[in-house]
Amino acid sequence: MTNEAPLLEVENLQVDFAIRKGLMQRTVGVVRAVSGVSFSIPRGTSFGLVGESGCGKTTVARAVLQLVEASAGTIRFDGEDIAGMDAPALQKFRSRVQAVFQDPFSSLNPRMSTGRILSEPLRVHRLKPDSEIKAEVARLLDICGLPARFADLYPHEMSGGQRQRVGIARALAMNPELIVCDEAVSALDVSIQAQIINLLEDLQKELGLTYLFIGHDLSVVRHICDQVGVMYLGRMAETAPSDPLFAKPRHPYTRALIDAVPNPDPDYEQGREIAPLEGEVPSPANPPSGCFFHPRCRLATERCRREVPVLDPVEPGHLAACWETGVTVPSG
Ligand SMILES: Nc1ncnc2c1ncn2[C@@H]1O[C@H](COP(=O)(O)OP(=O)(O)OP(=O)(O)O)[C@@H](O)[C@H]1O
Repeated sequence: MTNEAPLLEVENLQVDFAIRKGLMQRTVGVVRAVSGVSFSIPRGTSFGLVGESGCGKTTVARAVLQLVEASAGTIRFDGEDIAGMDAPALQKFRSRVQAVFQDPFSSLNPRMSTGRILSEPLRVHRLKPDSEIKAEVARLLDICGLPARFADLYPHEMSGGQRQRVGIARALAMNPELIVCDEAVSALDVSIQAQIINLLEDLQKELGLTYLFIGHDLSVVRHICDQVGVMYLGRMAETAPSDPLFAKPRHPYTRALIDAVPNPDPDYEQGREIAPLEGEVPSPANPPSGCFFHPRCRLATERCRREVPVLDPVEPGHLAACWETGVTVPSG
């Protein structure tokens, strides 16, 4: 961990999508996929976003990558609001921020060899003179744990783990500072996942990388992330450093997510019993009133049905949006 100013700051981010219907694609409503989400990532650290499918994690990642437009809020990179960047600054931003996605098979062009996949960004962005490109491709493969001969292979000739290493090498070709890993290890076998996680950790140490890590496997997120944000229906339910969040979760939703998987952690604080997570996450097009989680929460009171809880500190650096466990901290 470093004490520098954050590399990425997301403040009150909101992303709305229009719901369109019919031949004329008329707008008939709005889905608020992300609402009032704030977090920051110090340089050289990892921030994990977790939550069930549809809670808005990928939309946050896409907003950071400038693939969807923020409807409100601010995203600052290295102190600069990305909404106010001019074309050259935006181009620079796009190289400083790279992404690694879940399925490298669909994000790697099947008709390109690994060598070409890795050399294209170097050439297009003039990062290396032609004479140095071959050596740079070999270096990128090497730091991602692949021998130079992989430059001649095509995506279908590699295993899933090898393809993900190429996906990471392609992101590194741009010499980025922030890498958005959107479910980057979710599609891999457990043993391969561990290898890719180790690789991401080694690269972080060697290159000082910062990660925004989107995942649904809590043990993976806990392992790799310094800070974690738990999202529910587009809102941040809880955010804290990894250890206290997993050992002493404050939001009933976080507790329910953690309780849903076996937890061997001896420090895990057993709390008031929370109903297991049942049913689907409600549609963000028609969310419940008050606290969005109240229909699935055993601790919900009348206030939870009426009022949206504020994301308040329960301990320094540990925030929870819950009328019941966030503000009134239950004793251990
Ligand atoms: N382009 C879009 N148009 C309309 N709705 C969208 C669009 N993209 C996402 N959504 C909706 O926004 C909500 C959040 O989706 P998002 O993909 O960000 O969730 P997620 O937590 O990343 O889920 P998953 O883990 O399944 O990817 C969902 O209800 C989704 O249907």
